[in-house]
Amino acid sequence: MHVSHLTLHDFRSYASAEVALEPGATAFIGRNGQGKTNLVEAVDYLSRLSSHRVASDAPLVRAGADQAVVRAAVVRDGRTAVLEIEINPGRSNRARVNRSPLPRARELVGLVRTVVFSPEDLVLVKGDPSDRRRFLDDLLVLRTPRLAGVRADYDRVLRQRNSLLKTAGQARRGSSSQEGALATLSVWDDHLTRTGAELLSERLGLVEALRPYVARAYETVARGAGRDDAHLEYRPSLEIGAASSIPDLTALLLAEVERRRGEELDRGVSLVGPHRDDLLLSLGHGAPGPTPAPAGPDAEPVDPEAPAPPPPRLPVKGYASHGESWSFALSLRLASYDLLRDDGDDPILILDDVFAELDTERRDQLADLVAGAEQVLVTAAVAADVPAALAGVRYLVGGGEVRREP
Ligand SMILES: Nc1ncnc2c1ncn2[C@@H]1O[C@H](COP(=O)(O)OP(=O)(O)OP(=O)(O)O)[C@@H](O)[C@H]1O
Repeated sequence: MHVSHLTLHDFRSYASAEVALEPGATAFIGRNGQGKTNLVEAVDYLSRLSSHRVASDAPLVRAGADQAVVRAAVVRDGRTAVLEIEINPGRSNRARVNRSPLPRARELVGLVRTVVFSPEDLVLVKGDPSDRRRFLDDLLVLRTPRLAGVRADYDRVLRQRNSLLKTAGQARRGSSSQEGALATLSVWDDHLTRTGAELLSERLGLVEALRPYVARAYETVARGAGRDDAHLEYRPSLEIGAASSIPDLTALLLAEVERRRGEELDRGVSLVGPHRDDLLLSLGHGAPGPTPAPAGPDAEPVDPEAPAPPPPRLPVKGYASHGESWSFALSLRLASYDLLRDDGDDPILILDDVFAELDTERRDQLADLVAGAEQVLVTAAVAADVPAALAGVRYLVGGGEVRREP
């Protein structure tokens, strides 16, 4: 798929902008702060209804304006659809497809699919578990748009259950009757565990699907790495063994919620569920092995023929070098792209300011890997940073204008 036309009204720094786009590579070049990222952020927003840079919608609306509008003509299998989102911070956003309003804005998700590489990606590796959960959930929703509803339901149930836990906990500490609150809580336990089990089951499936893609991407991106080096493992907030079905996970979550009831009431927050999970990223090379036991009269004789023990696998967070961390973050994005593509649809690739972070060899390597994509949108402050493989259409961005280079 590709975007053939982008229109912005009061989006970020743009009062209005019209940009015609083509398949293949397009680079937006301009000095810092001129609005290059704002353009690609608008395309990404249409894909996920959230930004890769900010958690809330307010910064997306031009200072002084009430609402922003992003409209894009998206070509998929030769047919064009015009997608539009009206961003109304603090109120419901409104979406249209070919001018017809959608009942809910989130029904827009999945109609255009993007994978963004940006300097912020380092948080996937170095950031909090919430950054990795968001990565997984964004990808889940891009692959299966219906899951946007499950994700939103889970967030809503969690908020309501947390506020109930606070009320019930206060009643308990004040020795007033908490029977009513506890009865209501058990209803929310059911909602939380059922929706949570669905989200958890989907995430487990996604990590399984993603694992070989990440291993392959890391081998390609990191110099000297092997196929088995990069590994990812889903870490749930409770022991689930080999369970992966929704009924089994619901039962396990419910039992754990009941077991930790007192602790949850004391702390006033939900302690069990996919909102407490993490994705463990690890690398299996480059680390020193375990310290050998000191030799002594009772020491086992060393067999010189015995194979060396495999190097330990270490978490990326806290252990990996800067270069390894970057390679892992890039691999997660590349793997997402390859997985979506193998699902049967070529997502739009956005490379936002990434080339300045990479040395020439890795720039060219990344460019070669993505050059075959149906559409690649690149931003760079300096034209020379854009590798030759992505030298396509070029726009100069500056002074609030976006001008195509002849
Ligand atoms: N809501 C907003 N209203 C008005 N201006 C905004 C808004 N949000 C961001 N800006 C302005 O947009 C500019 C940043 O644009 P953008 O991030 O696209 O820059 P860029 O060209 O990608 O720069 P860099 O090369 O430094 O990444 C800043 O000057 C910022 O003040």
